[in-house]
Amino acid sequence: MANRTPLMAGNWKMNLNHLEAIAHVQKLAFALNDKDYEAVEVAVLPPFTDLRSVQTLVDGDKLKIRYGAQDLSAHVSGAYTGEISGAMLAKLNCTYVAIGHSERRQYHGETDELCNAKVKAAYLHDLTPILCVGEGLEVRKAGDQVAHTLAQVDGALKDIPAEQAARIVIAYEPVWAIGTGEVATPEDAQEVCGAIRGRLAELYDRELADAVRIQYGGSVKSGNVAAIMAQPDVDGALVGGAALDVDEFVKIVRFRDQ
Ligand SMILES: O=C(CO)COP(=O)(O)O
Repeated sequence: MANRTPLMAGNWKMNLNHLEAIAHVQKLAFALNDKDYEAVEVAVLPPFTDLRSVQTLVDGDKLKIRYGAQDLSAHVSGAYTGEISGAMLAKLNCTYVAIGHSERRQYHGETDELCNAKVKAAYLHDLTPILCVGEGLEVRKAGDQVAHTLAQVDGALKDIPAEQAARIVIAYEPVWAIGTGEVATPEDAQEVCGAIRGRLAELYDRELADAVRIQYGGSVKSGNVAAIMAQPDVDGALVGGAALDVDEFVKIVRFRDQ
């Protein structure tokens, strides 16, 4: 099995202004040490308006924390009021960009087709997509979680060449577990994350599938992270609420100690 460095990423959603972001990242950087960074990659996904401040802090203090955005435009530039381009994010030295988060799909009608266009826009500027997929409660109750999630993967990766897909991060986030306190069981997480890796092997090849990191997201906390990370196909967590508390997020980064 490939040696995949776990990625612990905090999706702040619409929380923390740029001043709060500075305080948060400073506190996080102070708490983390070289041993943490050797074992785990740590990233934050703040709101757009925080990114310049986070960049200045990370560059100025040479921090090992990576950062990225929660979304990007599918378009390159032009008359798209309110949108943020991949070029703008790349200029801010973002490493990551989340694409197709369930809240974007749910509240902004984002389709697999749009996610596919956004994945292409991200690669155009060397950003690493964190592609978010996962089923809602009805689909889960019907037992169709694997088929539903794999269809999202297929749609988002349409026409994406292997050299680009090899760098993607996929976050399996069952919608019923997001912000509900109801975490998927480790077996639930493994079932779908394993199926995603299998689909990557079908779409590309086994070597690529073994190299891609697949995260779990949905009510991850210090108390449940270790069991989820113990699953063979789970390579990190995309953390919402618990990432807003620095102490809690540090414990998640140190999942091996929990
Ligand atoms: O949506 C999520 C991360 O992208 C998960 O959110 P919670 O950790 O708050 O459930």
